[in-house]
Amino acid sequence: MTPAIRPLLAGNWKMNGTASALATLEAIAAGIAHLPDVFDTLLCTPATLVHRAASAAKATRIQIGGQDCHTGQVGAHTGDVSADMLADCGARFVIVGHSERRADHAETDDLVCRKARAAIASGLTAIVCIGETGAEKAQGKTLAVVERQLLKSVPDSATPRNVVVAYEPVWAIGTGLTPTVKDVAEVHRFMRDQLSARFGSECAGMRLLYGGSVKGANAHELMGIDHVDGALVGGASLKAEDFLSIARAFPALAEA
Ligand SMILES: O=C[C@H](O)COP(=O)(O)O
Repeated sequence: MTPAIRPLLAGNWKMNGTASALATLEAIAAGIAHLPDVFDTLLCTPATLVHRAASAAKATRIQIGGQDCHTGQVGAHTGDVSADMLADCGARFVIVGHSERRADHAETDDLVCRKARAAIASGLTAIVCIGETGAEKAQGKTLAVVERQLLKSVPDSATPRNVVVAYEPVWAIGTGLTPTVKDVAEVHRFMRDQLSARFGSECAGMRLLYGGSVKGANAHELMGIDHVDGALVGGASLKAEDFLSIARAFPALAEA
């Protein structure tokens, strides 16, 4: 982790969860309440749950986020949800550019950047996701992909308050595979350097998350890497005990 940066543990429920999942949120909140208050905790629920989740999380340390937003705030876009709508429901964050949306909906870096700008305009923090595919990694293109996606997906108006960057190698998502510690360290150092070169000291405090098969068994090792300021967790955020086993790695590292 990076000294002086408050870490963020974020769960992404993806397309999972109906009203009964609020019991999971409550169990996570109860577990987090027993840990030192030295890191932030976020659950990005399906849009249909954001309002109820935000109400359920009100008196807890859990913050609520969405998983996507439109580039505009109102208009004739059947089925879409705007950042303003998420904020109105109680969301504080929204994920943009997750690799599943880039793949399923052909989202480009430019579109992701415009979504991030819409999120910022609504007062949300945008979690901008980037990461190489397995084929790109095999071709030695990891840093080139990360450089391009960072440059094109992160808006010029980014600050540590309104943007979080999540490095999620596509091949590590939901597979049980993770990059080596050396590889994660190289990418996160690279991201920090790129952001510093572009934004100067303004962005020194921007949180850089790692995502991709994070679980209790590897959380301490992955979160202990320099410039890894938290995690974006998919599968292991769906069960309270799995998520809390990751959360338990945070206090010692955040306080170190
Ligand atoms: O947004 C979360 C990532 O896609 C990671 O998912 P995962 O923890 O199931 O690998």
